[in-house]
Amino acid sequence: MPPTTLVELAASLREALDSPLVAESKAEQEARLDILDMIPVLNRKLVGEAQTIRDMAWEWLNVLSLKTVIHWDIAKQVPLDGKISYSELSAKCGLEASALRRLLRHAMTNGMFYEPTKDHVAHNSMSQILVEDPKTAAWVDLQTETILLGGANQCEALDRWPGSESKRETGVSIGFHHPGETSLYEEIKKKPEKIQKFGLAMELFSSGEGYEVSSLVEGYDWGKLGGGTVVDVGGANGFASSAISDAYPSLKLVVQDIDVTEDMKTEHKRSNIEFMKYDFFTPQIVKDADVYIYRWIFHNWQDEQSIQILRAAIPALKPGAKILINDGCLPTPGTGYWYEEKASRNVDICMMVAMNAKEREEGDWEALFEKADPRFKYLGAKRPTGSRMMIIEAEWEGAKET
Ligand SMILES: C[S@@+](CC[C@H](N)C(=O)[O-])C[C@H]1O[C@@H](n2cnc3c(N)ncnc32)[C@H](O)[C@@H]1O
Repeated sequence: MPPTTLVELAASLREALDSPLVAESKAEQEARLDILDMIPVLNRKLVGEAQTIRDMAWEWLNVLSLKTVIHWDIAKQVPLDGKISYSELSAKCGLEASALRRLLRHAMTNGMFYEPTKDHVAHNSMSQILVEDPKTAAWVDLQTETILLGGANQCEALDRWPGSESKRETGVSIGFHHPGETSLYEEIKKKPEKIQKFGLAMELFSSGEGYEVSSLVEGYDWGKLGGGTVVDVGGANGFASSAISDAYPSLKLVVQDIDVTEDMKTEHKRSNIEFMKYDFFTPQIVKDADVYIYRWIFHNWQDEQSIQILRAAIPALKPGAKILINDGCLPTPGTGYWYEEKASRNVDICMMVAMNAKEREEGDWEALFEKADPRFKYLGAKRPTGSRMMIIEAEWEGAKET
């Protein structure tokens, strides 16, 4: 019998939480998303809608206590195999002891750290992630130390510059006290450790749940290209190209990026991958390739610049060449799983705050190709199973430019 009273429901949930709840089969993965969808509904029913609104307005406090842990590098000062008193921890990290204790106790209400004995802190499995996984730590740093500055000033930015497509007219520029004069990348580039963390955070984001590069490898018929040439435009350190190359070693791949460092070249080195410095706003320099991939490029740019990027490819395109965009795609509101939609909308707003950029809906892609040049024939968009990214394809029907 399914539970019908709150007492029965509490007992069966408690029992369920004792098992690992691992989703392996497709049915289990769907059940997992189903349950995730129910959690906010359950919460609203249990606390009431008015209280839910009040709690939402307090969500910044969760970010504050998380930010504290990163700002004072607290996770690294707590021993992995023991405990530490608040006063010792305070001396090590530099945050005054009473504030430290209050903020960490708040973090504990979110499942991070615990107190094994009074006034002592120890790691649990969640806080340990911030020590053992530099990418997650870098992600928290980017969001809470940098982009959050933009979030706090976003309403002012929208009042000052309604409809702006400039990367400098953002909440971030106000947060950095140079309103309208600085962009997120320009601020990050001022500090080498922030550049490194930004790279790590992007790697985490680009390969996290729903964003796995495997969906690009498995979601397109690369085999039909035989020994053809694929250009990975804005391909960063080539991690997507190396995954494609591992599955289809006869392909020739070219990874292009505005910044190509020696480190980037070595991490995903393959004999069939060439790295090349190239600005995607200038005419494409690799001519007559079969496919030009743009993975996570266009969500960084508004339509005007996105059209410029597409047009810059044209001088290199042979008839039949394909443009393959692998990017996020916003669902119709309230259609798919809540957890999935929430993730996509979080990215969309984060892009607005960070650089006046945006996620797009399926129809937007076709319109973008049409505006860039009517000789692009839109072939369609598909979302590989389990992916939050779409593979969008267009074919060049124009003549080869000489
Ligand atoms: C969001 S990242 C995407 C990286 C990678 N394609 C992926 O799937 O994660 C955007 C990339 O575009 C590069 N980029 C930015 N402006 C560029 C430009 N004008 N020309 C070429 N690459 C550029 C950045 O250096 C960065 O590697």
